[in-house]
Amino acid sequence: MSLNPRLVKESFSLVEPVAAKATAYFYGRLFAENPHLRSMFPPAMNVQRDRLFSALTRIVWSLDSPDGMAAYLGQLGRDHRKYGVVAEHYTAVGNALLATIRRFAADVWNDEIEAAWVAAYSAAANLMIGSAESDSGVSPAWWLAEVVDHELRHRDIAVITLRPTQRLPYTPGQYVTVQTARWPRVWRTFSIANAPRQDNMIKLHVRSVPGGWVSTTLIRHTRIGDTLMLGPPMGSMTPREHSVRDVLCVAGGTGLAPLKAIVESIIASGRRPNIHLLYGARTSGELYDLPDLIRMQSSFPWLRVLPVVSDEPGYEGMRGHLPEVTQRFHSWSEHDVYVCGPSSMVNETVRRLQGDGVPLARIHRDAVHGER
Ligand SMILES: NC(=O)C1=CN([C@@H]2O[C@H](COP(=O)(O)OP(=O)(O)OC[C@H]3O[C@@H](n4cnc5c(N)ncnc54)[C@H](O)[C@@H]3O)[C@@H](O)[C@H]2O)C=CC1
Repeated sequence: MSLNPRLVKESFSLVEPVAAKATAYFYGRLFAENPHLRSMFPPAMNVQRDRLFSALTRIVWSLDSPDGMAAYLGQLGRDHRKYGVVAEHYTAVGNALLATIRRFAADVWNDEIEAAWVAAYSAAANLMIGSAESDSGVSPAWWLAEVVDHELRHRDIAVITLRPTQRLPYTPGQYVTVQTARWPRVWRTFSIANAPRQDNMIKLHVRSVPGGWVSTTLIRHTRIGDTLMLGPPMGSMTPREHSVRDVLCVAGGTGLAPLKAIVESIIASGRRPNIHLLYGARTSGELYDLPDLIRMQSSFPWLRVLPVVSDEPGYEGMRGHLPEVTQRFHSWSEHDVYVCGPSSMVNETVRRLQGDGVPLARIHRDAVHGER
């Protein structure tokens, strides 16, 4: 059976506009046919539904680029170990998925499209199963981590330091999923905000979002000594180690976290690029990490930290929205650029930088963070 990305994409484009209905149908079907699987999922399924669809979208649209797809599915397969997913679950999911696509792309469905979906799903499932199997020999499915520090830097923002009980290898810029004892089976992503350390400690920057179960628990109900669960590190926004270019980082709010890890790792590497870090918040009170960044700047003269505030008219420093602020400087077209923050800010910043001549290949971002 050979892959036919075109047929998969064309039929999937009929499902995309009715994503909410299709994912509800998918889970309804999955649980009706396999009731024992329901307990593997959280009680409230809204975030889960969005995640499934965004993962599916990403897979479908990357069918033409096997390397990117293999890297993504490899991470996804490793990550699914923490849910207790094993090979036979993929058959159940594959059946429900095929039934869903068949139903929502009924207008065009035929044997050829069905064969294309079966081939694509088998390839994806095999990549995930293979990477989970090889990972199981070398790595735990999840990590326990003790909270060793909890600093409330703003009413809604905390910097939390964790000590994983086993070594947690990761690359600067990557993120982990976090589960609290209060909300079993509910995992949310947070970037690791420091480069790897000898003592294995990691920091997370957490903002509580309205209705965010995990983020609110981490801000309001988590104390030193508590234990969290962490999934395996993931993400591809990592530093270009051999690059000789200067660096621009554009950080919106807690999107600072992975960029701070990247900046720390560049400093630790011994390289001396000029680094501009544009650090944006809505109000000056939300520049929760500024004192730390200023300390970094004073010990590494090639780093320039530029705080920017968007929604506080009386603020005396630089004011404005990050995408537009990036255009106030000289051209960044020869820089490596890393962008992280609210997705609308990231998209607009990337669009403007591209318009100003920065090649897309040099702009690094990670589109993963959902509701917290
Ligand atoms: N906590 C973490 O580890 C990580 C968080 N993120 C993401 O970063 C984001 C951070 O959110 P908050 O701290 O609440 O940020 P925020 O809403 O307070 O905004 C931060 C900055 O982005 C600008 N901004 C916001 N929306 C904009 C738009 N539509 N156009 C232009 N500029 C805009 C603001 O002016 C401000 O300068 C979240 O979306 C989160 O998912 C991403 C990676 C890691």
